Amino acid sequence: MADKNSGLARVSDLGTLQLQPALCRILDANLDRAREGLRIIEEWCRFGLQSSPLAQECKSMRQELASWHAPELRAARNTPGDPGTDLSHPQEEERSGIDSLLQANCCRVEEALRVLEEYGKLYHPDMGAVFKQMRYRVYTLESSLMAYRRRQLLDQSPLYLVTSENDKLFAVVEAALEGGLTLVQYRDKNTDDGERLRNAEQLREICHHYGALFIMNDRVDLALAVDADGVHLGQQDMPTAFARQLLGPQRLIGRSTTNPEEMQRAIAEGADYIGVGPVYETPTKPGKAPAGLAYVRYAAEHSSVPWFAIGGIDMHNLTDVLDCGAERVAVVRGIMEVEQPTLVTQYFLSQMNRIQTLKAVEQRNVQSNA
Ligand SMILES: Cc1ncc(COP(=O)(O)OP(=O)(O)O)c(N)n1
Ligand SMILES: Cc1ncsc1CCOP(=O)(O)O
Ligand SMILES: [Mg+2]
Repeated sequence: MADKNSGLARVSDLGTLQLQPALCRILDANLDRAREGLRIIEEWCRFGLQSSPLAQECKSMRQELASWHAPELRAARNTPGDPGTDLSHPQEEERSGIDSLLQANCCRVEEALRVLEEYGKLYHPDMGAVFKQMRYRVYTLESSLMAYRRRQLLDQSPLYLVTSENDKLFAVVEAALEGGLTLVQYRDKNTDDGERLRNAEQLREICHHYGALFIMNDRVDLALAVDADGVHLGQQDMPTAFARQLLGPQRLIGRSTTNPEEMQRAIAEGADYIGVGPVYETPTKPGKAPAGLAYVRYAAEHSSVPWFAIGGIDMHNLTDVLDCGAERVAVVRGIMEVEQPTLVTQYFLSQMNRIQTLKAVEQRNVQSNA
């Protein structure tokens, strides 16, 4: 700390002695603020994402902040005289979910680091550069967090609702989210872009409010414009490499596949998940030949990324599809056109959960008999 302490002398050199305690208080408060924010993020990395690299990155920044928190800075603290202690923003009282909590704390850390960067220059010659560099580390952490969170949520989503044009679009989607849905794709082939953008924004809001992922069908530009969690592309849509270039590493890219060759290509190109189907003939994709249950069995054996059986799946044939090894399904009419979307969503989820539990028990029995 010798070199860091020597910086304190520079404050006196400025000749603004009455400013010195204020400067120390600013640095003290923002070192605390940045460490607290990082601690909140670290807890999620550790217990929520179970990612030791991300938790370690938070810890390493906290430790670096602590090494700058010299006793003379702490000694300048004057909590009773600080008019800012009882100022809180309404959004602090109300967070809509983990995503908004993480985002708010990343912002809080970034702001604190910006303050440390600017005021720190008056305190120690190295402080500006150190905290500028740390701010960039937090930006990278924020991107990784979002990427991690999206992939984790995708992995944990057994049911995918693909929307259709519907007078009660928002109400149906919200009802399904009430039932526990965590993945929604906005699919709309006929509406003009202006209305599509407005619909997509509203759907994203609703999905994020419920902690669900929001994916845009077909259009990378609209996905970016509305800050969607990703895009779903068909065989005729933009190649994955271009989509990835535009969307960056943190957003999801899904690709439709109808046969093994398309599956292998989609995976090799870096799709985060794939659609597998149509399993059955469906009026939602008129004229499209079904790939059948044989392709579902192939996917169960060969897909190395999360995959969703899609096409003609409803409450009546769900177990046939699950019996062929599907662990995830995507539906349009199966939820968009039912009377009670919440109940149907719960039914889908409970069936899938039941089959997964049975499979896990069977596997455990096989292992214990081996
Ligand atoms: C999950 C999922 N799987 C497949 C599709 C079909 O996509 P695509 O082949 O591009 O056809 P359209 O949906 O654009 O008509 C999908 N949308 N979602
Ligand atoms: C979009 C899509 N891609 C393959 S099948 C399909 C439509 C599925 O719709 P439904 O669930 O109503 O049969
Ligand atoms: Mg498409």
